[in-house]
Amino acid sequence: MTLLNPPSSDILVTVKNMTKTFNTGKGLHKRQVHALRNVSFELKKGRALALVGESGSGKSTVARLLTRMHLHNSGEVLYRGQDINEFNTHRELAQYRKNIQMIFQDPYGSLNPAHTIYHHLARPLFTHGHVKTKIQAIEKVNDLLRLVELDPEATASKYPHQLSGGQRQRVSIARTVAIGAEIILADEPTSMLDVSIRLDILKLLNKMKNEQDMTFLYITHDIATARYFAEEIAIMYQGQIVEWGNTSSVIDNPQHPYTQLLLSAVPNPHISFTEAAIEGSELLEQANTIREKSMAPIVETVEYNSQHFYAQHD
Ligand SMILES: Nc1ncnc2c1ncn2[C@@H]1O[C@H](COP(=O)(O)OP(=O)(O)OP(=O)(O)O)[C@@H](O)[C@H]1O
Repeated sequence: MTLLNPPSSDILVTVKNMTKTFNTGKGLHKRQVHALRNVSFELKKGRALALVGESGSGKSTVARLLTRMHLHNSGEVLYRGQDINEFNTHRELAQYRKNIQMIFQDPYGSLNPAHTIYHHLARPLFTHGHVKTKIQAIEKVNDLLRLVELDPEATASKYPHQLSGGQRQRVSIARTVAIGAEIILADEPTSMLDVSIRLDILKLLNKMKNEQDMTFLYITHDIATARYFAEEIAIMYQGQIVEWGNTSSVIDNPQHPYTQLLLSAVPNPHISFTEAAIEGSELLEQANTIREKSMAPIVETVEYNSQHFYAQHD
């Protein structure tokens, strides 16, 4: 796949022909899972790339390879032009991992129930040398909480279980700022939240992008939120990126049959991200669930449209 733009200082991460195969099972049950094949994309400073695809298409594997939780089998991942496989010392790897942080579906899983919100934010501030004294830490933690639109007085002394899901996700976002990350890998960050809260969290992520110049890989199966948040979109299908480009262009003029299939399940992918669009994305989720249950094969024809889709699954 050819890259969209020539390399420039705006490009923080370049992924070229990344491939990942997992070996599973033992003896006669040994088999290979080709999770990613020749995946290529770029992450640009202060912008978001949405990685959209159905369950099992390889989205989370991309994120795990970027954090070096797993190693890719072939291809290249360059961070500011440097191959991430060359970060060999503990210091180099720690520095890289500081810069590239993940936000998960379930913020509760990444917060320690035994510690207060103050502790979650103050600890990385001390660890990464952003503050030296307790007074500085309290001030900075309060700033971070205000940045993510939480009331410091009402939040800092609480424990994760005392917050709502949306508030916990705000703390996770504040934590990435406390660490000093420049790239956020957001893996379905709103999918476990109430529909009414999703838009608020997306707005906050947008604010981080626009005001803090943060860079995002936004993993989702929801085209409506991708359209709202991401300047570029990459459509994944069975471990491959089948289409990658400017979000509006891909949505307005999808080239690949699978992209056309995804879009056919969204009532109106062209409207801006409103409550109505969230409802649309829910419909897409329902459609995906129906299809997953029936294990129906993807029909690779351009004529495939929503009528066919629903008729097959009635
Ligand atoms: N550690 C692993 N060992 C074996 N197979 C794996 C492993 N991690 C992922 N896979 C397989 O790789 C493929 C891609 O999985 P991945 O989790 O990346 O998909 P996904 O698009 O993120 O799905 P979802 O939206 O459900 O999270 C799947 O077939 C999955 O079973």
